[in-house]
Amino acid sequence: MTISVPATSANLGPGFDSLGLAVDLRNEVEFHPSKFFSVSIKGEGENNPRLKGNNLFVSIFNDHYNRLTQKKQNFKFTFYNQIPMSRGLGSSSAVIVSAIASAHEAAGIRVSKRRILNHALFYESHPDNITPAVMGGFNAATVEKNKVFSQRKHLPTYLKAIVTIPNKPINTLKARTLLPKSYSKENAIYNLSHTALTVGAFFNEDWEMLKLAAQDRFHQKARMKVLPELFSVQKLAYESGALMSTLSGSGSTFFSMAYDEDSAMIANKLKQKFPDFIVKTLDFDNNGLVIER
Ligand SMILES: Nc1ncnc2c1ncn2[C@@H]1O[C@H](COP(=O)(O)OP(=O)(O)OP(=O)(O)O)[C@@H](O)[C@H]1O
Ligand SMILES: N[C@@H](CCO)C(=O)O
Repeated sequence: MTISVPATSANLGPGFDSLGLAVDLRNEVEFHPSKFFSVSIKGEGENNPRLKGNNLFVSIFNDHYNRLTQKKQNFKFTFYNQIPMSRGLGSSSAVIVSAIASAHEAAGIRVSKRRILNHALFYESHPDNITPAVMGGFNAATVEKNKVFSQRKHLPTYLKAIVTIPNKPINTLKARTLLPKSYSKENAIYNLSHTALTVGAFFNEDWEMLKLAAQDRFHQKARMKVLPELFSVQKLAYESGALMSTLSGSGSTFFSMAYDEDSAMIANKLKQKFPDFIVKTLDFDNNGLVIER
């Protein structure tokens, strides 16, 4: 049994806690019942001893497995992690979604993606990462009465994501404390109208509109000040032909989108100017959570 979940880039500029999309960089987990509990990690986090014990995946898996079966059973888990942690690429959402899906599979209970998404809300209250993690593609989402309501758009193969991943992690909970407690009416209207335009641009495939639409006054500036090189990453990405370039989630990664034919040149310029950062060119993911039985 293998379960995999893609990385996600949330906010997409103005759509704070509302917009997100999935990219083709996956965390995968294999598991089977075993006499003893064990965790083996390959890839991201393999040298982190904290993840070998009762990590976020294991505690969510146990919560659900115990609730569903009323049984105690040990499992052997093997993780193949590609999503860097605390870099704004939805590593926590991927873990939450894969743990909930794995527990249901282990208990022999088939459950819809929508159900898994609603369970995920318990662990991450904003839906902008968990929704594309489950559904794939571009998603606009909100929460009403503990349920996610979302609209999804398939992303074309002629677009690529270029992610610039700094060597410094940013913890989401900490990054949320950097934000103002309230916003002026003018800035609220600014973000509302730009979010609406961003959603329209994705649904109408009006990619040239995104550079203007994806501007934000809610969170990016305050967070980018923590790592000021990010202002130069954004400037260079736009000068090199990116269609949009936004802080990914709460950072530290910067997400840029470009036409396939421009993506190698943009990535090369970013690599040259920021040799300490990892620059990856990725396809978009339209599958979300994948369960291979
Ligand atoms: N592969 C993993 N295995 C176990 N726990 C993980 C894994 N990946 C992430 N986590 C947990 O999630 C935390 C990171 O969550 P955080 O929300 O800060 O970052 P992120 O999800 O990568 O970023 P963002 O939400 O901005 O996209 C880690 O400190 C760890 O507790
Ligand atoms: N919308 C979230 C995404 C990161 O999890 C934030 O910006 O804090």
